[in-house]
Amino acid sequence: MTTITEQKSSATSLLQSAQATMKNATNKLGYPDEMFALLKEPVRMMTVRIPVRMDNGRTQVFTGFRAQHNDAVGPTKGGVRFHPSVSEEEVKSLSLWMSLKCGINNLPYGGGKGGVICDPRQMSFAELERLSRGYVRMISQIVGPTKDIPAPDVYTNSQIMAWMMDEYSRIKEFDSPGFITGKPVVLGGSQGRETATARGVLICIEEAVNVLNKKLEDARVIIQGFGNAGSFIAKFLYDKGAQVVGISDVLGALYDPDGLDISTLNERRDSFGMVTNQFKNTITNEELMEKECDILIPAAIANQITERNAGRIKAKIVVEAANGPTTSKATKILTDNNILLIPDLLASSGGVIVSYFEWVQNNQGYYWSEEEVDHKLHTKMVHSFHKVYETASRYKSDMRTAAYIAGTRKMAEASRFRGWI
Ligand SMILES: NC(=O)C1=CN([C@@H]2O[C@H](COP(=O)(O)OP(=O)(O)OC[C@H]3O[C@@H](n4cnc5c(N)ncnc54)[C@H](O)[C@@H]3O)[C@@H](O)[C@H]2O)C=CC1
Ligand SMILES: O=C(O)CCC(=O)C(=O)O
Repeated sequence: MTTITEQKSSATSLLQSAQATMKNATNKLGYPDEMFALLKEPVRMMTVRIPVRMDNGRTQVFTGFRAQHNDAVGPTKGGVRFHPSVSEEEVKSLSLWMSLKCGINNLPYGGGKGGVICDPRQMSFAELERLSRGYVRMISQIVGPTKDIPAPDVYTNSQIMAWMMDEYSRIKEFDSPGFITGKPVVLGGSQGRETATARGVLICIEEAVNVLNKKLEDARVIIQGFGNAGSFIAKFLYDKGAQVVGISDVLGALYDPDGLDISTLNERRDSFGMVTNQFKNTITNEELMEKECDILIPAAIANQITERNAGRIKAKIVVEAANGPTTSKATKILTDNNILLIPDLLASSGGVIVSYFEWVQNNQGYYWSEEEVDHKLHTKMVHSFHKVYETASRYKSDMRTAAYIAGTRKMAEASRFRGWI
């Protein structure tokens, strides 16, 4: 169990290492120091205090954040996280990464991100609804369909998006489906958004396996995290014939070198991505990361591959479905060990791509089939994979720096044309 001080210092180091990589990218692109000064922090950061009437009649005051990293390209976009370890520094880093994800995928957005310090697993449905609505009331001045568009992230889901959309629509007194994405389909959500992050990860894996001349059907895979991202990644890989030998959640991990039965695990997981509590023969998350496999997919939280365990990772490909799971020192160790690292900015961008499609459909009031959405996602992700892969070879950099280079260019140019730099 990590302490609050440890969580704060790891969030600070997350931001510092994001800034160091951003500095490297702006230098390689030949931008002046002023560009880095603009891009190293969000242009806007709001901290809110949210009073929530709890079921016992008492009021609990929660702290939340919304960061808007850069709005030169267009409105900002990014998820809202409900988690005990949320911090201002973490939200700042996540918003910077959202700008880069939007840049890599050529979406007409800058990056935003939000979070509330809370533990939704300890809250009732009614308390969660009041917290979701309270958060929207507090940030309503700075968000909106043409300003900043939230979406789901860790421990938030389509029901929470529905409450948030309803609250925003009541405040503004008009129906505003384009205020938020990741909504239920009946409220203007997009077909394919629920599975989009996992589909994006799958597409990256298929491209990576191709460039390495390997076969997906022969691959043994370990996935850390069994929530929205992890559970669908497991399903898609299992359906493609890969052997999923390990999965985990916050409490522990399951490992079987002969392969796990993913359909059964998916039937038994709860809405918080918890399943290992139903088994006796569990191992720890730390042990799981070092087990034999070909592809390792961190799909939970940040700072899971560090200088402490990177040298013992057995996988040949590491695919970051989570945001920030690998530290900079660990990135260097993996790259030096000839492990292909597909960075979060690329691998986890399927979610925001389909969120963009959802917003487009809301704006035009005309909705696409799941096949159309998946096809459009596939086209974009394949293009982005090769963009980052080729940038790495052109700049002789690791894949993470390449993703920063590919993601920075559009917002830097937009900031320049606006006369900010
Ligand atoms: N949902 C989405 O559309 C997107 C999610 N992501 C990233 O993917 C990651 C997972 O997100 P979701 O699947 O949406 O979240 P989720 O809330 O659906 O699932 C989270 C999973 O991580 C596990 N977990 C939580 N704390 C953990 C810890 N300390 N150690 C190990 N496991 C832990 C939970 O038990 C659960 O299985 C996050 O880093 C998120 O930012 C990135 C892009 C889009
Ligand atoms: O779907 C979105 O708009 C944002 C998803 C997100 O928060 C992320 O990619 O980290």
